[in-house]
Amino acid sequence: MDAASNAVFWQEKWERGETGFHEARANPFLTRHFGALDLPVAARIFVPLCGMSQDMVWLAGQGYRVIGCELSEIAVERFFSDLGVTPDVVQVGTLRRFSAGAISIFAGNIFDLTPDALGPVEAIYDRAALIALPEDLRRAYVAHLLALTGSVPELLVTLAYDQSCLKGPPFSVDEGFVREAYGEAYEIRRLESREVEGGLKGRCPATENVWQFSPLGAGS
Ligand SMILES: C[S@@+](CC[C@H](N)C(=O)[O-])C[C@H]1O[C@@H](n2cnc3c(N)ncnc32)[C@H](O)[C@@H]1O
Repeated sequence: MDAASNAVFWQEKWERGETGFHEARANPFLTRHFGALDLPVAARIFVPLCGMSQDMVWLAGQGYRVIGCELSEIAVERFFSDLGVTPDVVQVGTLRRFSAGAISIFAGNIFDLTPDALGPVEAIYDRAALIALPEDLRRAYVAHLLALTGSVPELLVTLAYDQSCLKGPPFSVDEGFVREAYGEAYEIRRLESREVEGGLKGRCPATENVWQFSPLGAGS
């Protein structure tokens, strides 16, 4: 799937309200493990492909500043209206930035986001972003992410299963991919591994993995 078809696929998902990936509460892997990144107070956290995730609310509640990027304006508008706030909206290149309090979200394609528009960030949180993309786009995403942020600490949640069992998304991302794609920039540590109860979509045995990335050379 190319970048344009991927964008259409996700826009249509939001238009049809097919958002089974959305969680009503902050993700337990996030709340359990984000502290491992040991970030300064008020650090700026980038949340790529953020949907309308409650994880951003949790991060802001911890005192961080949050910058998301999400293709669908339906998701971004719903996120802020569910919070009961009216965001300021400014055009930034081809994207629109919605901001209220400690949370800003760029509505648009992440591949159109530039380092200048994003500004410096101290960390990345990726849940259901890397695994939302098919393999060719996934590689482009990793390269773009590194170009956007430099190698800053990251917490990544992945899912591994037999890809022949389901077409995806979510796509299976195994340890080999994680190490190959990120290993030149980061020291990689698995923090947790857990079977998906009842299998993925009730059908395929699957394991969720939580990874901590530390920039190579930092603190050593
Ligand atoms: C599986 S959802 C996960 C959303 C969120 N991370 C969560 O945990 O609920 C993947 C999201 O990525 C968005 N997305 C897909 N491709 C994108 C792109 N190229 N740029 C920005 N967002 C994109 C989709 O619209 C969708 O909301």
